[in-house]
Amino acid sequence: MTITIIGAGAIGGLAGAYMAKAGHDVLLVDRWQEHVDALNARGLFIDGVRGEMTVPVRAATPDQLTQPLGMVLVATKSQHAVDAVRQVLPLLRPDSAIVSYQNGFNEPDIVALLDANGFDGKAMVIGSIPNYGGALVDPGYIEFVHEGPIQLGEMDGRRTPRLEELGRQLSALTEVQVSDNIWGQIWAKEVYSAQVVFSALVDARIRETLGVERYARIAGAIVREALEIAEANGIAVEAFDFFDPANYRPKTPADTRRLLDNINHAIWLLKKDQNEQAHQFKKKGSGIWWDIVYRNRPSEVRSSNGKLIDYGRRAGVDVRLNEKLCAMIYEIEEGRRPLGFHNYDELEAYVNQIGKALP
Ligand SMILES: NC(=O)C1=CN([C@@H]2O[C@H](COP(=O)(O)OP(=O)(O)OC[C@H]3O[C@@H](n4cnc5c(N)ncnc54)[C@H](OP(=O)(O)O)[C@@H]3O)[C@@H](O)[C@H]2O)C=CC1
Ligand SMILES: CC(C)(CO)C(=O)C(=O)O
Repeated sequence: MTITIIGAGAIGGLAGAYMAKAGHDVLLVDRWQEHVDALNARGLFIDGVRGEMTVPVRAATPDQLTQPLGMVLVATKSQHAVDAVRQVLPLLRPDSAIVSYQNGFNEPDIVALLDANGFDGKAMVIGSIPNYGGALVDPGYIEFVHEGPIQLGEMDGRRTPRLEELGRQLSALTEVQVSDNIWGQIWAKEVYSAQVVFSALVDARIRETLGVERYARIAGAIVREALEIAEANGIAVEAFDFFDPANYRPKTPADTRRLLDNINHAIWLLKKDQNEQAHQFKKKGSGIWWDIVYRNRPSEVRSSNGKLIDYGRRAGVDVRLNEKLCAMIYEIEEGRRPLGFHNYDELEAYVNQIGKALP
């Protein structure tokens, strides 16, 4: 089975390199010409949590694809996922599989695109959430930032041969957890990620933002609201290693303590494999921080937390905290607001003003 990965960045690049190294047939596709050229000329150089290595890979730009595609992993940022599938529509067959290999709520949009083009979208789309982390630093160079599993599942929860085979190949990179409720996993990552968005209001390490109790309390209130949005949409939000939704409905100060411990545990998980003596990590914050601060471009917040807010509005939920958070991120992206701890002061005042502080 040839696996085509569209988006050879941190997530797609690491998956492709480890699968190729294990002898699987992988083609990395990216629209960044210099990156594709570097991959073909020198292979993918990876440093970070597992040390340094260079893996020979095959890479192409989208316009170079000519063969019909079987298993396709879409590992672009969320806002580019549907267009990434659209560009390969002429190469798809009824038995092709499209894996939405990213954060965000893209599966229904990809299904709709496929349906509109004469395919059976529901039969073709596989859901997933990658929970390892990295950063595309330069052409041909990815930093592996933290370990974590991959969640994978058919949208209808069935165990299928194609899922087993994909899981087997991806396990060359990391643990693969096959889920019978992948939509609940996808929601869980988005609910959890409200605090990741929060951490990007400041140009600082995660431990200086979510690691500070005063700030973690604001983040916790934002995640609690995100969880209310999920529940109002009838979603059974799953736990995963960074996150247990059971901790995000605090009624007492003791409940809040458990919630803050969950946030600290997530930070510990994100850091536990890092050896700062062995490697100076370039990616100090989240992927959202990386796009805003390092790559100086809009993050995927509009397409991730922004969509969560839309789900909330449609269900009649109070989404004021997430709205305020996103508005602040959009102002930062548009150059109308500086990054900094003053953003936390403003958000904390707003949390108190609208009566959403944690007990
Ligand atoms: N990085 C991380 O640590 C984690 C990321 N994720 C999720 O994984 C997803 C991918 O993130 P990440 O790997 O960081 O993203 P990157 O920005 O590192 O890589 C995405 C790559 O896809 C390219 N691309 C975009 N559109 C197309 C297209 N139509 N055809 C071909 N290539 C395209 C991008 O090019 P261009 O730059 O031109 O847009 C870019 O090179 C996101 O949803 C993210 O939230 C999940 C867990 C952790
Ligand atoms: C959850 C986290 C921080 C894990 O890498 C992430 O998804 C990101 O870096 O964007």
